Amino acid sequence: MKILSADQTHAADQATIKTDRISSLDLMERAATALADWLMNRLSPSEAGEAHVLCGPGNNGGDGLVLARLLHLAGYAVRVWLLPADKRSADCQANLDRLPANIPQAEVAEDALPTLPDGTLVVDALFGTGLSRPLEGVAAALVRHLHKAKARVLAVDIPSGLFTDAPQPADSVIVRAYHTVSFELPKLAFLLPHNAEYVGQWHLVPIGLDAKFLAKAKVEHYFVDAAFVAGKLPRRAMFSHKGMYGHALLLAGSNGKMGACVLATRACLRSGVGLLTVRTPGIGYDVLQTTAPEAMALVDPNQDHLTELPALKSYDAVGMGPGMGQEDATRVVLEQLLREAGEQQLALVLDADALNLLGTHRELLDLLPPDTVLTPHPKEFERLTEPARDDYHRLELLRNFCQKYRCYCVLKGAYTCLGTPDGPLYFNSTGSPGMASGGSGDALTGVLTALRAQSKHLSPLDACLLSIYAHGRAGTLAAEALGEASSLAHDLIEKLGLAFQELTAPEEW
Ligand SMILES: NC(=O)C1=CN([C@@H]2O[C@H](COP(=O)(O)OP(=O)(O)OC[C@H]3O[C@@H](n4cnc5c(N)ncnc54)[C@H](O)[C@@H]3O)[C@@H](O)[C@H]2O)[C@H](O)CC1
Ligand SMILES: [K+]
Repeated sequence: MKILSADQTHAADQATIKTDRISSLDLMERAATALADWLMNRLSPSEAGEAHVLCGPGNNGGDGLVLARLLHLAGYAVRVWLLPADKRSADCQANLDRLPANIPQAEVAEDALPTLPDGTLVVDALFGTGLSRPLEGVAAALVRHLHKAKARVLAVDIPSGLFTDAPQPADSVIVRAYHTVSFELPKLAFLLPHNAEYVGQWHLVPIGLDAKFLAKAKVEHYFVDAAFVAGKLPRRAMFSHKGMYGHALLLAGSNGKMGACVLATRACLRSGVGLLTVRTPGIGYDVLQTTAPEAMALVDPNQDHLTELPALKSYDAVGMGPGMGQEDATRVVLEQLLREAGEQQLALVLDADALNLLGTHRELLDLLPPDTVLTPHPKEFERLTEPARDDYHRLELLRNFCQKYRCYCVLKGAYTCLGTPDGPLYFNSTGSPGMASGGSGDALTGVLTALRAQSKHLSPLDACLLSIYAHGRAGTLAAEALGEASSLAHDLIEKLGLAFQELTAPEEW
């Protein structure tokens, strides 16, 4: 799914109006009807109580006024509060004129703010994508008043005061919604960690935006949902053999951290790789042979950490990092790997201590072979670049980093963001707070290494998209089975099979 900028959203509206030969007022009616249906499906009139609809001067306010009318006609108690305005948008004014006379309406003032008993349903239709500066005056006073009330807040399209796709002053006054219902496509602002407290749970309702316009729109951001990855994973042919699905090498583990190596190994095996060899220090041999008999163990001469790079010629992809430690000798192995993988055009996946070593020896970054996949969490990413001023700056750093080093970078977190060598950023839709525990990242390294080893079937981009999607989906399935707090990385690994099944291409004629 594409993520449009505020300007593109406006252009999509105009294209839809033209293609569908409708007026902008009709499109507003469509949007607000979809919103009303969403609300009415969730709350009966008695559960909703008296809904207070706060309406601004633009089309977001217009949506609020249509919603108020539709709720009223369906038997809900409604009250409208208007922001004072010299001028309203034409469609907002038209819907104000259409508002049934028996819906109470009043203008808000700093000394005339709505009384909101605990639990009141408040619909925030003050400002949407047309917001051009932070809230001030009466609007800011109203939102501050809302912060003090214990209301159930539903934001229309986007919480008022929040910019759609740009950074804003830290002291901006922004509505804190419980639910945000947006039209058709998500907004970039919804996917950024600092905005979670404003956006709450967000939902999309379809409004029939012009499909041709959307197909053509050039965007910098994508939301990777089920439809986006559907069918990307090829089916296995009947006469398959293990040589067709790649031979992966994992370099992982050290004394006391063999668990990370085992998790990456098992995740790699569960992700369709044809063959897997694991290079571990001597201490890992028994552990690995017992916990992952399908993998071949190739032990390093050193007992405790990695000191030698094995010959690489039999492998299609190499994953390095989980539980590996940052010994000097291991750094030399990393450097050698980068040089040799570059010469042999081997697919690389670098995680954890491999990233930390890159962070402390940044000159090694110049050796990254093209299409290398790095999987930092935000702190590891900072070590590779610089501290980010805010969420938008972090995205800019990510984009620049991937373009500079021609690499893929999986910035891990809620809505994991994949940076790509060509610039676009891909936000993952799957995942669960249950994945915020040790080992989830090691599992991702295993999945990515397996899919990169299957390069006969998958482009680097598709391998990354499928990996992050399936990994997140498996995390959700594990959390659904065991609860968010109790599901562990190895539970996620056991669910990878189901996640991949959901992604496999349908049989073709
Ligand atoms: N496809 C869709 O998404 C549809 C969206 N709709 C809704 O329309 C709004 C966008 O409407 P627009 O009129 O462009 O903007 P706003 O309502 O957000 O308000 C603009 C209005 O407010 C002034 N303004 C901007 N910032 C401030 C400020 N800080 N303080 C005071 N005033 C401000 C600005 O000058 C304008 O006058 C979208 O979010 C949807 O809710 C359509 O209904 C249909 C399809
Ligand atoms: K709003």
